[in-house]
Amino acid sequence: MGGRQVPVAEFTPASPITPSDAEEKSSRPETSLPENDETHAHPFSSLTVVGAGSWGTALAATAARAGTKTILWGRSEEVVNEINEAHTNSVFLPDCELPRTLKATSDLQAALADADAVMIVVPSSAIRAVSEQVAAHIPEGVPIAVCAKGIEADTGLLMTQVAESELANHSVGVISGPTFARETAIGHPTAVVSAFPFSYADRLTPDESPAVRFAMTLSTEAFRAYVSDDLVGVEIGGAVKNVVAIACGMMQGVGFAENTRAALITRGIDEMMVLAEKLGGRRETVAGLSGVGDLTLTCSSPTSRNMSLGLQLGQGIERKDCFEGRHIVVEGEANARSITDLARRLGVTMPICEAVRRILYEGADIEQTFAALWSRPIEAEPSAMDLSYSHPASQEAQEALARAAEKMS
Ligand SMILES: NC(=O)c1ccc[n+]([C@@H]2O[C@H](COP(=O)([O-])OP(=O)(O)OC[C@H]3O[C@@H](n4cnc5c(N)ncnc54)[C@H](O)[C@@H]3O)[C@@H](O)[C@H]2O)c1
Ligand SMILES: O=P(O)(O)OC[C@H](O)CO
Repeated sequence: MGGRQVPVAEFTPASPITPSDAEEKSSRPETSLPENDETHAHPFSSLTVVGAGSWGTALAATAARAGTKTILWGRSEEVVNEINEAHTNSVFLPDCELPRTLKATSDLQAALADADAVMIVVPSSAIRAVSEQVAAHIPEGVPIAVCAKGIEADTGLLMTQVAESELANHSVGVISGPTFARETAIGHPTAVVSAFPFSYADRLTPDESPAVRFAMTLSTEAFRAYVSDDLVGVEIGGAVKNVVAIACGMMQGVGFAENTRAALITRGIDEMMVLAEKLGGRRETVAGLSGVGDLTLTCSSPTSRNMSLGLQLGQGIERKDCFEGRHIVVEGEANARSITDLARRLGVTMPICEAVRRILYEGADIEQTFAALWSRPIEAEPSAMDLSYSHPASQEAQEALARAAEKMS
């Protein structure tokens, strides 16, 4: 995989693995650098993952496998005991064996006491409340990676902005990408992007950059993190892809297939790019793992809870009966509203997200809504382009008209 080069993989673990950890020994890539070389970045020596659901557990397992001392905090005593005693989390990650070095606790204060870095991995609707709880116990200056995908209802804030507002004086970033928790937990090769506010100019001395240090902390032969400073681009991709995945599921549910999905994915990318750019993010970030990558994953498989919800609704299953009545986190559901609220406020047009919102919240018919989506006025692609002056044919026509007008005068 290509891209900007920062010395992420050029690393030898700073803290040696103890003999008792031998079975869990680090699978981080080998390096040619000497140990503890002060001129190069180091992974965090201890990591606390807040949230023992499917993604929090998968990330904690990854860090533990990478040789990082990792503590997983969960609010359920039952889940915590099972992780410590049976090394499984059957509620959120059935049939996955977790590293024996991974320790769990339901005591947030104890979990955070020695944290060198923290990852918050709860649903987007809980990020503010959980950040507030973390703020009461976290040691000063410890960097925080938020791993939820969404936009806050009412405020329209990104998840890192929500966390930052509760956790002043901490560097807050995001880790996101195309990552089904189960595949990550069982060690399928997976790639993400770790974004914190830093300049690429720092890449020669990245010791200070949490983006690089988190990437190192999680790095194994099966888990690779790229780094970025574009939090907006990364977060908008992660939030919007869930809504587009619901749309893809709905269309498949009512009986359409691959053409329709490809069109929704591609136009979904356009919606992400326009919104990200409006908020100061970069289009090329959206073209990366957290945007196009995650959108492709989520829209292609019923493993996705978002796609699966759309699929069931498209098949005519009542919302209350989807997932056999179980409560499953489907981020795109609440976010269809928060994203379109934000887009409307910013004057950004997001037709697919608007269509999903109408179906979910206004009782609109799926087939009629998508037929209306397809019948919208002709537009340029990409949508940021203004047909009237940038289309070469219309430009030629305008020039010819101008010449004719000149001759007549
Ligand atoms: N599961 C995945 O494959 C995956 C992958 C990447 C990103 N994510 C993102 O990670 C975030 C979390 O999703 P998940 O899949 O882990 O969900 P999940 O339902 O599997 O787990 C959610 C966890 O958060 C806890 N939680 C919920 N509300 C809480 C609160 N108020 N206080 C404390 N704990 C609370 C739950 O107890 C549970 O442990 C979402 O934003 C999701 O989009 C998920
Ligand atoms: O199951 P979903 O739809 O919440 O998707 C999980 C992850 O976000 C995929 O990257």
